[in-house]
Parts: sequence; structure tokens; C-alpha cells
Amino acid sequence: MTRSPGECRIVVCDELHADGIARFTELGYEPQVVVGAAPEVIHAALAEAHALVVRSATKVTAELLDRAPALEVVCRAGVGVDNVDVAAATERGVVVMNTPTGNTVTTAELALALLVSLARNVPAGDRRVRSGQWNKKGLMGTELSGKRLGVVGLGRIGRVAAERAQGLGMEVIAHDPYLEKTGKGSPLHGVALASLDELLQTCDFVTLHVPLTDETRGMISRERLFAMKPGARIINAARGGLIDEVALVEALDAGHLAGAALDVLAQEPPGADHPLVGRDDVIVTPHLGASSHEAQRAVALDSADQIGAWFADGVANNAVNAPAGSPQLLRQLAPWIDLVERMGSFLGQRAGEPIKKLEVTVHGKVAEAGGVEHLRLALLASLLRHQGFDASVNVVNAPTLAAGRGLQVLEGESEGSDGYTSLIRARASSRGGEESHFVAGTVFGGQPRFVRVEGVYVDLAPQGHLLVTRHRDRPGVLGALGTNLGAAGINVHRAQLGAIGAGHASAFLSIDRQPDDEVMARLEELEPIEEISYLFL
Ligand SMILES: NC(=O)c1ccc[n+]([C@@H]2O[C@H](COP(=O)([O-])OP(=O)(O)OC[C@H]3O[C@@H](n4cnc5c(N)ncnc54)[C@H](O)[C@@H]3O)[C@@H](O)[C@H]2O)c1
Ligand SMILES: O=C(O)CC[C@@H](O)C(=O)O
Repeated sequence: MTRSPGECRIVVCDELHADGIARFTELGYEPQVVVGAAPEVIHAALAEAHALVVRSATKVTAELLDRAPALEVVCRAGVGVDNVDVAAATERGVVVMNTPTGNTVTTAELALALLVSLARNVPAGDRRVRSGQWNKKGLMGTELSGKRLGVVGLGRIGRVAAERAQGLGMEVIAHDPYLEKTGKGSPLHGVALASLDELLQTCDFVTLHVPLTDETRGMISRERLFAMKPGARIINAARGGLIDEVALVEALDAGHLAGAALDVLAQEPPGADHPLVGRDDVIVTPHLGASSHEAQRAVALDSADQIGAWFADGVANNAVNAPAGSPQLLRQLAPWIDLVERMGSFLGQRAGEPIKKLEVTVHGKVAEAGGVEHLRLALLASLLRHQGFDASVNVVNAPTLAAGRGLQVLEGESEGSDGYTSLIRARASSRGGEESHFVAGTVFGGQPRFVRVEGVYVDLAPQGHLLVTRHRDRPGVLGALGTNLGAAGINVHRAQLGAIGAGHASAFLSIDRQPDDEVMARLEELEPIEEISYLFL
């Protein structure tokens, strides 16, 4: 859905580079900046916000999200989304996006700065001079050239850090299980992939570049710290929480490790008596990784452009919880999304009880264009909206809501496109499959068409009021339905029917208004009618 900038309230919760604010203005938006504002001002802004821009200071919790009922999108001007409760946002249908590329080089450069500073005691030397001492006793460093660096997480930042370290003459190895799973090997020349244990046991320096997730929290545990090569140094410019900080103090005190450089801590800012702050063998910087003019400008511009694209075209660039797609693809998919929403509406209304299994197949040209996932999610969201959920169900929260209800979404069996250039089939079944409904549709001249419903081939414009029957296949059924509807002043625009086997048939009547309960009861009482339902598409 396209919105004009005047309709969209954007709230900027953390410091954002001025060029990002200017870009919003260029795009026609008037963002409200609430950095440092009183809680009541922030709460009032949240109450009307459609988009939030945050860095790491604002914690986007479930409670904050509940204060923002109109919220559609949260944009993290940076990489890590660990300050956003993504599950809570997803549940509420709120898109969460980050700006993953703007601060890559800057953060890798900080990791390198920490590496060099740690190897050569630069901060300790500076402190000594500031205190009036001009001597180098105890500040003997170590050369980087020829030493082995282990990069944990060979993603965007890890790769830049690895390449720069090779330029310093270091031998670099890396650990990244997700890269290993691709089976393609290391993307960098001269950087071999290794297990985490091998990396820790053999490297002189280790630098961390993984996101903080349930899997990585505490990954550099006490056991792993003490398994590191004696005299090694560790650098963390990724996230506090990756390293067991208590165990790090012990490993340093025991002389097992020679030093650590940390841009991030588990608790930021740290308490005054944090045991890692103030040691000569530890460098701590205040989460400076992304703090360069270039990086802050880049992530701010990306935030403005991404939010603009969301409001203008519904494109969720860099979303971590929604399918992506270019504006061109979404424009191409628009009539198909309209079709699948009507298919979902049909199936949701037809089913007498909660659907437990939804099988969707997308065939032909529309599948080749991409966006199959988008179509499947749009169908599911529409089905759920017609199965007791409210209008807030969308492609973001539909999978979570479906899973919560025990509804499985599967790819149906591939049966080809039945001679159509493109065809979408969907079957919805209740528990055990005793109730199952089927619809197949396509788009003709930009308009949605159902071409097969239940077992019957039809040519049905899925719009407006519809009656669907299952009845005994005998003469006069259509006449009896038409007579009763006519007596109630209801006009039948179009009627289609067909046999569905074993002496049964189904009829589909497009009518001009909803029959009241009395009319429906009369139709149900007609002798051949086994089941009749009214649907609005
Ligand atoms: N200090 C800062 O200011 C700052 C700035 C930017 C980013 N960061 C942090 O750096 C992290 C990395 O950023 P990026 O842009 O390189 O992200 P990225 O997604 O490009 O790379 C992360 C890499 O980690 C790998 N990975 C995931 N789990 C792993 C595991 N268990 N073991 C080893 N590797 C694993 C992934 O496969 C991926 O290749 C971010 O998530 C963010 O938390 C910090
Ligand atoms: O906004 C910042 O200064 C830090 C950003 C950084 O932690 C990130 O994950 O991108």
C-alpha cells in the first residue's frame, strides 16, 4: 500500500546523522526527533508512530512496541538488532530492518586499531606520558607481522578485518559455521576456515565479528578462554555478551592471556568497579565501532531511504523478519497478491473449523519471477484474517500466528500449471484432513480469476457475494435455488456448477447481496442441498 509522506509519522529515538534527517526531508517526510526528550513526549510520539529509527541506545522491547499501536517498521541504523525484541515485533506484524553495510569498513578499522594498540601498548604508553613519565619500562610489545589472527565470524566486517590484517603481514584463519555449511569454502584468498577450537588453540590474536544471538551468547566461555594459545590476545568489536567477562579477568590474572581489547561490554555503560576497566593489559572503548562520520552518514541515509521505500512501495529492504523484494517485483506481484488474498479469504470462510494444514503451489511465469514466499505468506495472512484473527495479521506475523495455532504451511505437490501461463493452487485441511477445501486461481487481464474450486472447473470472478453448495447431483437444483433467492429479491448474476463425483455436485452463485438467516435456512432445507455457505470475497 502506497502512502503519501504526510500520512506517515516517523520517530527518531537515537542520535542520527544530520544528513539522514535531511534525506527524510528531501523525501517529503517530517521526522520527529525525540532524543533526550521527556518520557511523556516520547510516549506521545510513540502512540502515533508508523516508523521508528533507533541505534543501540533505545531498547525496542515488547512494552515499547505496545505503546506504538500504529507502528509498521523499526529501522536499526546499524547492524546488530539485539536491542530490538524481534520476536515481539514479528508477533505484532512490525517489520524490523537494519542497515547492514554502512558501517562495515569503519568497524573493521576499529578492530584493527584495537589490534595494533593492544600489540604495542599504545593506550598504556599514552597514559604514562600524560602522567608525566617518559619511559617505556614494561611496555615491550609484539610484532604483528608473521603472527596468526583468528577471525570468528567471516561476514562483512570479519572479511574486511581479515583482508586488512593480511596487509599487515599476518596469517589469517577464520571460523564461520554458516559459511562452511554452504560448502563453498572460504571466500577470501589465503584465509582458511577452521573449527573454533583449532582457531582458539593456534592463534596469537583472536577478533570476534559474530552477531549476539542465543547461539553465540557466551561462546567465548571460561573453558574456551583457557583453551586459547598461552599469551594470546583477544579483541571484541562485535557485542558484549559473547565473552564470559569474569573468566576473562581470571585468564588475564593467571597470565594465560596477554591482553584484551573490548569495544563492547555485556553491560554498557559498565559499572564504576568493572574489573576489566582500568587494567594495563585491557583496552576498553565506549562502543566506538561505528563511530566515524562516514559510517554514521551512511547508516542514516540508508535508514531514510529504506523507510521511504517501505512507505512508498511496501518494500522491506534489509528486513530481518519479512520477505524482501524490489519495487518492480512487488508491482509485478500486485494482481497476484490480490488473487491470493481472495483465495485465502475463500478458504478461511469455507472451513467450518480451524485449518491445520495449508498447501500452496505457485506454477508458471509468476513463480519464475520470484516472490513465491511473498505470495504464500499473503495467502496465509488472508486465511488467518478469516479464521478469527483481526486485520493486523500480515506477512510478518502470519507464520508465528499460524505456528501458535498448530497450522502447518507446506508446499503442495507440483501438478504443473494445467495449461495456464501461471497458476496458484491452495488446499486447506482441518485436523486429520476430514475437511478439506481447494481453490486454484490465475490472473486474466490484470483481474483475479478462480479457475477451479473444490472439484469443479469454473471461471469465477472472486468478488462480492457468493453462495457455495454441495448437493446431490439431480435436476432442478439450480432452479430451486434461483426461485428461493428471487422470492427474497436477491438477484443471481452468474451461476456455475459441476459434478464432484459419487453423485454429488457443487454450485457457485454470484449474487447481489447477502441473504438473511431466514433465506439461508430455506435454502438449507431444500431437499438435495447437503451444505450451503455464504461468502463475501
Ligand atoms: N562495535 C560496533 O559498533 C559494531 C558495529 C557494527 C557491527 N557490530 C557487530 O558486529 C556484528 C557483525 O557484523 P557484520 O556486519 O559483519 O555481520 P554479518 O552478518 O555480515 O556477519 C556475521 C557473520 O557471523 C557468522 N556467524 C554467525 N554465527 C556464528 C557462530 N556461531 N560462529 C561463527 N560465525 C558465526 C555469520 O555466518 C556471518 O558470516 C554485528 O552483528 C554487530 O553485533 C558492532
Ligand atoms: O550505533 C552505533 O554507534 C553502534 C552500531 C553497532 O553496534 C552496530 O551493530 O551497527
